[in-house]
Amino acid sequence: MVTVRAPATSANLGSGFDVFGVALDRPADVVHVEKADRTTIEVTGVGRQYIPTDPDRNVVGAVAEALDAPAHIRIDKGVRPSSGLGSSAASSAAAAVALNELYDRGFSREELVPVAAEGEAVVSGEAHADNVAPALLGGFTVATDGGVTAVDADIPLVACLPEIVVSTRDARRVVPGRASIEELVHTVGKAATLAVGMCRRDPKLVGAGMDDRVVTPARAELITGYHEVREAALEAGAEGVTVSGAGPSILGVCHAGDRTRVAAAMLDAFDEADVAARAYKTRVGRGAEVFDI
Ligand SMILES: Nc1ncnc2c1ncn2[C@@H]1O[C@H](COP(=O)(O)OP(=O)(O)OP(=O)(O)O)[C@@H](O)[C@H]1O
Ligand SMILES: N[C@@H](CCO)C(=O)O
Repeated sequence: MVTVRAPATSANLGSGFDVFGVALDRPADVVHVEKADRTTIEVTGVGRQYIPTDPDRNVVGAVAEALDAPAHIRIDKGVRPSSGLGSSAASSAAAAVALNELYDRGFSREELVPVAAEGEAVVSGEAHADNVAPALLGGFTVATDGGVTAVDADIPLVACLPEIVVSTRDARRVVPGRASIEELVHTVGKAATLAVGMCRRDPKLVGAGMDDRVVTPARAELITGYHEVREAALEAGAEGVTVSGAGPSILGVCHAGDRTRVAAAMLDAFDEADVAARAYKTRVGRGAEVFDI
């Protein structure tokens, strides 16, 4: 048996739609795999009632198929599905690493990115890699058609998860089909600022770059209380706030000493909007880890 822990992730970071991602040091999924003649799946943990065990509909089934590695796969969910915290990607990445190890396939972490992205295609119709890349490699990642670049970054974060469900498939439907040249110039400037901030481990620069005028405003409408929660977090000391992935989680970047205050302000603002929520005080963390063979 092989056991792998893969972290939650936050994609987009405002200006890097479908490109940027970060690994969070918590929460995480844990996946256990054992060789079998055909793939079977068992799910425990957070939101298990919403996750199919049919290998054709669970992301790990697509990963097992892509690696030609049939197994009994047990997923212990720590990342709630449809959270905007890369729930499906955590399972895909953990399964890819575990099955690669179990069957001794010899793929590198970079080579496993497109394999794990096959799982994402099962849930959203597109094999986008911006969650699976940080779940596999850790740190801050830039996923493009040409491959993935990963940078170690130590940035304090708060991820606030409301009890609202937004599926990636639905959130992709509201993304505008076009952007103006002004919006493009604005986004490039913000994305470059954010990337430099990650390399310098500077929360202020990362926060300044965590902004876009095209995708985030459309998606904010799907999250009750978004604007109030964002304002509250900024007032409490966050350097930047945006929708995490496809939502409904909201991600704040801040200085380490401000995380408790920022988390409390976000929870209070959701409460004012009559939305129950929980906050993870976290930071940019490591990628998937094999911890039992
Ligand atoms: N192993 C799995 N873990 C989580 N969700 C899964 C899994 N397999 C299939 N799913 C399905 O995927 C959907 C959740 O994926 P979705 O991409 O919508 O959310 P997310 O991964 O939390 O979001 P995001 O990618 O925005 O961070 C649910 O419909 C769920 O049933
Ligand atoms: N980049 C993707 C991440 C969610 O899986 C999106 O925002 O739709």
